[in-house]
This record gives sequence, structure tokens and C-alpha cells, in this order.
Amino acid sequence: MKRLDQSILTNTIRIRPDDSYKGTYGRVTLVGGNQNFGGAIIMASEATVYSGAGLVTTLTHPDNSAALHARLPEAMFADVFMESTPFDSLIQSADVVVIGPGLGEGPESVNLLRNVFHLITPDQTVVIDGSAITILATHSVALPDARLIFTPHQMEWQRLSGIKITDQTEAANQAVRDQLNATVVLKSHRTEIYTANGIYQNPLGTPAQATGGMGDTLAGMIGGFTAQFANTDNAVMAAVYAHSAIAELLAQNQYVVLPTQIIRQLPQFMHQHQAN
Ligand SMILES: NC(=O)C1=CN([C@@H]2O[C@H](COP(=O)(O)OP(=O)(O)OC[C@H]3O[C@@H](n4cnc5c(N)ncnc54)[C@H](O)[C@@H]3O)[C@@H](O)[C@H]2O)[C@@H](O)CC1
Ligand SMILES: Nc1ncnc2c1ncn2[C@@H]1O[C@H](COP(=O)(O)OP(=O)(O)O)[C@@H](O)[C@H]1O
Ligand SMILES: [Mg+2]
Repeated sequence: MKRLDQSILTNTIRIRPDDSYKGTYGRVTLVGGNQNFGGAIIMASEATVYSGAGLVTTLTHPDNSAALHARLPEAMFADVFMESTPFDSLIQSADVVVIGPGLGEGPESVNLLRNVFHLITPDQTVVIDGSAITILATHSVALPDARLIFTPHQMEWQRLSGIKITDQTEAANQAVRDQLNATVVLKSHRTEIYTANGIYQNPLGTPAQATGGMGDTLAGMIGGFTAQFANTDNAVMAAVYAHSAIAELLAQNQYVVLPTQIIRQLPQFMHQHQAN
């Protein structure tokens, strides 16, 4: 297993060309947030916007519309229960779809996941987090043919892979990754990233991060980074590294680091670690 280091940031985060516009930096659609977990999809959406994605649309329960608009006017809102025509185009026009933060596991959430996966095409990247992983572990839902990135914590990975947390060894995890043909970000206090080309460990992270919404935020960052940076594996690893690096910086003076505080630091942190 290789250890990530700071070079993943400058190898990934590019100085923006002058003659660029929002279309240059990718279109991300996020799907999630039921009536109880609106905060999860709002944090994920904020993380995507603050990572620099060009155009962000959030497909969520209509109860979350006012809060999303108030907190994040940069994002567009769409009602998950809308008619199929605009729904289909919001999914299909995205470069990256992030699905799962706060999605919930009820029948409506399962149907929504199935509908979204059905629309995905091979040139798209799909970040599969939270409830979406638990649904996949418990229901028969066909995975789309696309670039897939799973972001389970250890219990979600146990549910999806069938590997108990105590048995989640490098070899066992990589074997399931191979079957899924996906990138797997296995989150713990020392997150591991399983790719087609190698296994990496994030050396950073702090218990100050152990608070709800921290993973929702990472999922949004992975959406934002993969939308902008050409090498998808590097984009995933840079997002994981940056998420923990910012948390460690804040934890020098804070007992707990809130997900929204990490999000607020992103533009400045990325500015400090950009390169040609
Ligand atoms: N403000 C919000 O709206 C929030 C919504 N959330 C959403 O709530 C849904 C359920 O996710 P949860 O993860 O809370 O619940 P889960 O039931 O999926 O996972 C939590 C369980 O996993 C166990 N576990 C074992 N190892 C773990 C590890 N390394 N990290 C985390 N848990 C570990 C915990 O003890 C607990 O029993 C997701 O859709 C998530 O996005 C959460 O992110 C919390 C905040
Ligand atoms: N003790 C810790 N040390 C380092 N990172 C941690 C620690 N606890 C949690 N994290 C990080 O916080 C995030 C938690 O993700 P997750 O459990 O999905 O949160 P949520 O679903 O509540 O948003 C992961 O990125 C994980 O690596
Ligand atoms: Mg989570």
C-alpha cells in the first residue's frame, strides 16, 4: 500500500487557464437528501461548489429547497419528484453524478437510485455514497456501466462487500473492488483508496473529524475534483488528502472540526496547492 503525500495536490489541482468559463470546470448533479437528511445533500453540494465545479444542480426532496437556496445560491435546485423529461436531462447532461448523501433507504429512495442508474451513460462518473451504498447492499439494483467511485465507511463496506470490518484486509478489499470494477474509498480514521492501478493510504486525518456530515462533504469534494481534473484516480486521492489536510490545520486550534468549516477553507487551500 502506498502512502499519499502532499505531491498529490500539486499533481492534480491545476492553475486555471485565462480563457476558461464555467463549462470548462464540469457539470455535477447531486442526488440525495430526504425530509430528514437535507443537511447531508446541502453539505455535499456546498463541497462541490466550493471545490470549483462549474455548474452544480441538486436533486432533492422539495422540503430542502428553501434551505439549499438560502445557504448555497450558486447551486440550482430540482425536485426529485419532477416529471421525467427534465429529470432525465439533469442526470444525462452531468459529467459527474453524486448520489447517496442523506438519500434514505425507503421505497422512494430505492426507486430513485434505480431510475438514476438506468439513465447513466458510460462517459459519466458516478460517486456512490451513504444510503446509496446501503441500498445496493440490500436490494437488487443493477450498477450502471460508467466510471464508478464508491465512498463507504467501514460498516457500509461490510454491508456491500460482505467482508466484516475485522476482516477488511488489503487483499480481500481489492478482490471485491475488482468485481465492482470501481474505485473504492474505504473511509476510516486512516482512509484507504482502492483503484485499478494500486492501493493508497491517506496518512492524514484527525478524530476532530468524527462528526456527522464529514463523509457527505468528502463525497461532494470528490464530485467537484473529478469534474475538473482529468485523471480521475488522482482527483479522488487529492480530494481525500485535502479533506483531511484542512481538518488537521483547523484541529490545531479546535476540539472538533465541522464539515462546513472544511468547505469554507477549500478555495483558499486549493489556491495554495495549485500548479501547472
Ligand atoms: N445532517 C445530515 O443530514 C446527516 C445525514 N447523514 C446521512 O445518514 C445516512 C446514514 O448514514 P450513517 O453513516 O449515519 O448510518 P449507517 O447506519 O449507514 O452507519 C453507521 C453505523 O456504522 C457503524 N460504523 C462502523 N464503523 C464505522 C466507521 N468507520 N464510520 C462510520 N460508521 C461506522 C456505526 O457504529 C453505526 O452503527 C446517510 O445517507 C448519510 O449521508 C449522516 O451523514 C449524518 C449527517
Ligand atoms: N478519527 C478519525 N480520524 C480521521 N478521519 C476520521 C475520523 N473519524 C471520521 N473521519 C473521517 O470522516 C468521514 C466520515 O464519513 P461518514 O462516516 O460517511 O460521515 P457522514 O455520513 O456522517 O457524513 C470520513 O472521511 C472519515 O475518514
Ligand atoms: Mg456517510
